[in-house]
Amino acid sequence: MSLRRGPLLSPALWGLRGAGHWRALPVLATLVCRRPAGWLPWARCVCVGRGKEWRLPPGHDTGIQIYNSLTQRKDPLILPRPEAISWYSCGPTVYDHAHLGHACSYVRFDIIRRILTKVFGYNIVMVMGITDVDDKIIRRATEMDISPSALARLYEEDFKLDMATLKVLPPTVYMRVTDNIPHIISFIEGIISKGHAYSTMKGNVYFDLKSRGDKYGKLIGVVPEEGVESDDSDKRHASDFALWKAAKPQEIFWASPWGNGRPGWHIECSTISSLVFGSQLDIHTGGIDLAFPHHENEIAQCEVYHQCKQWGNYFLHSGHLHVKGKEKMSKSLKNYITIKDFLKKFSPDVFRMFCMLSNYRSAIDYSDDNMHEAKHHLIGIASFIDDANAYMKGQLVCDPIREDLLWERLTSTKIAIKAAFADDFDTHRAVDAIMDLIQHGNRQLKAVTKEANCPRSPAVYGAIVSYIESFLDTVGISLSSRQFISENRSSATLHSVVDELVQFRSKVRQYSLGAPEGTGTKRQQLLLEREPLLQACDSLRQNLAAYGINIKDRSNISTWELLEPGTEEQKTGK
Ligand SMILES: Nc1ncnc2c1ncn2[C@@H]1O[C@H](COP(=O)(O)OP(=O)(O)OP(=O)(O)O)[C@@H](O)[C@H]1O
Ligand SMILES: [Zn+2]
Repeated sequence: MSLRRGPLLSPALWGLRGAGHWRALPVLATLVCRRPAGWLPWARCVCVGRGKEWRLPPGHDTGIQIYNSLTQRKDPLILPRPEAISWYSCGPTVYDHAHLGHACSYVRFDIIRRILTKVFGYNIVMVMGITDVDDKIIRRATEMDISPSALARLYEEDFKLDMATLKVLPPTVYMRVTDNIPHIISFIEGIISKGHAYSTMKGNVYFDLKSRGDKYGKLIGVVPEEGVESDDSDKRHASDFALWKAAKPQEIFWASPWGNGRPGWHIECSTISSLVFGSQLDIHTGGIDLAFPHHENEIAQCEVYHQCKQWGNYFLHSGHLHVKGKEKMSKSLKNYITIKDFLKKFSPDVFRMFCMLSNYRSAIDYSDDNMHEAKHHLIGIASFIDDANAYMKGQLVCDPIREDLLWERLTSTKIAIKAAFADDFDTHRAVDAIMDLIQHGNRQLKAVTKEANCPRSPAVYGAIVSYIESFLDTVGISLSSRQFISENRSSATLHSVVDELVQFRSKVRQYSLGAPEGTGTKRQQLLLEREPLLQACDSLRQNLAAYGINIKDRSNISTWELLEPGTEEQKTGK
């Protein structure tokens, strides 16, 4: 960034600059530009007003309002080609296991993608760039004493597996940086030939930010001014950013017209996106930390390369997953939970519902309580579906249903949900509408009738269940396995449940085996009456063996143990 260093600029903030922490600054810059001029004591910048130059693209109006970071407001989503939406998504930097923060961004955008496809019927062509060479990858590979490419492949596969487990649809194509080096080099050459970049004696290439004038800052709303650069820098201006980095000793490199080196960070996404979509992009997505400088610089690069006024039409940024209300979950803060660890406790559907319970733009807090809240929503939905199915099959009987009210409620829910989705993909409002429908459905099912042969209304319940199931399917949630109930129940809880069950059985058995009072025929009759209880105890023992629970009866005391999977007792239930 190029905020000019003012006299009172905090050294701590300034120090973030060189360490690649510019991603922390959009929020600060946002605050800066909302304050009256001169308010900021620590830096100077010029507010140009975001979106001043944004143009509504010509084309097909989808009827969807979409929050556009370029304008900081909801804009109508207009598509130049209604047949397909071009979407570029910044992918992961693959140097370690993905954490829940990453999952949060990709799941939220996956939900939006599914809504656009399934509710509004658009074809989406999504390209995701994989950053498989950068400082963090090189550093970690050196620590692990393996090549950067081996490390990157390992974690790229790991990322894809995690995404598949979370049911995030894969992009139409993944594109790696290292597979596209010649394209990146020719993209940089294009920028140099148009007079917006320069190479240096040291073999670096920088984007000349001054050449962009006040067109820079479309996202962040700030025009850069001069900054201060360290003495050994070969940049013309402190605000210029690297397109090509000369190789340091022992570093991985590729040959280029400027010497051996590797691409800068932002140029990879501009090149990859342009390779597939050319000079026009409908939607660009990433976490909010990517808005500046990453996306801002991507815009500068693409608009000078393509010589166009507006390369990307809509920039969508997802809010961060926070921990304890304030910190972004991140590797560097060491406050992260890997996706794999999370899935030992909760199911992918719980995480998806958690994501649905907020707008994709807002920051959300990770906590077990929030996950349980999401789980309770799923349990509520599943239990309604079970009851409605039982009612349809005639297993649950209740007073006559006010069918007309339910049909009306179903119609208004469908309308409300479509409207919520069209209003910047408001998933929270959509879930509220579903829960409201369920509440109405449940209210009538609860009234158990005393009347025999009372009139029934199974069709309306069938229609509600089928709508709810298609809603869940749209957003990528599946209740069929009820995975969210069983998988996340801790083994400690299950252990206690089996304990209780075995103790209860033991008491029933003791009673049934005990000598009944009385003599003769009366005693015989009492013994006969207890027979079914003993049979029930036996069949419970056999049935539980099939689940790997071995109940051992010694005299009138019973204990239990877990059988190894696949043992003969488990298979036969003996
Ligand atoms: N805590 C978070 N909440 C939401 N999105 C996040 C979070 N952390 C990373 N992301 C998003 O995940 C995507 C991939 O990020 P990337 O691989 O660059 O990780 P990163 O931001 O460097 O993570 P870390 O800081 O943990 O290393 C980006 O769109 C980024 O904005
Ligand atoms: Zn990117």
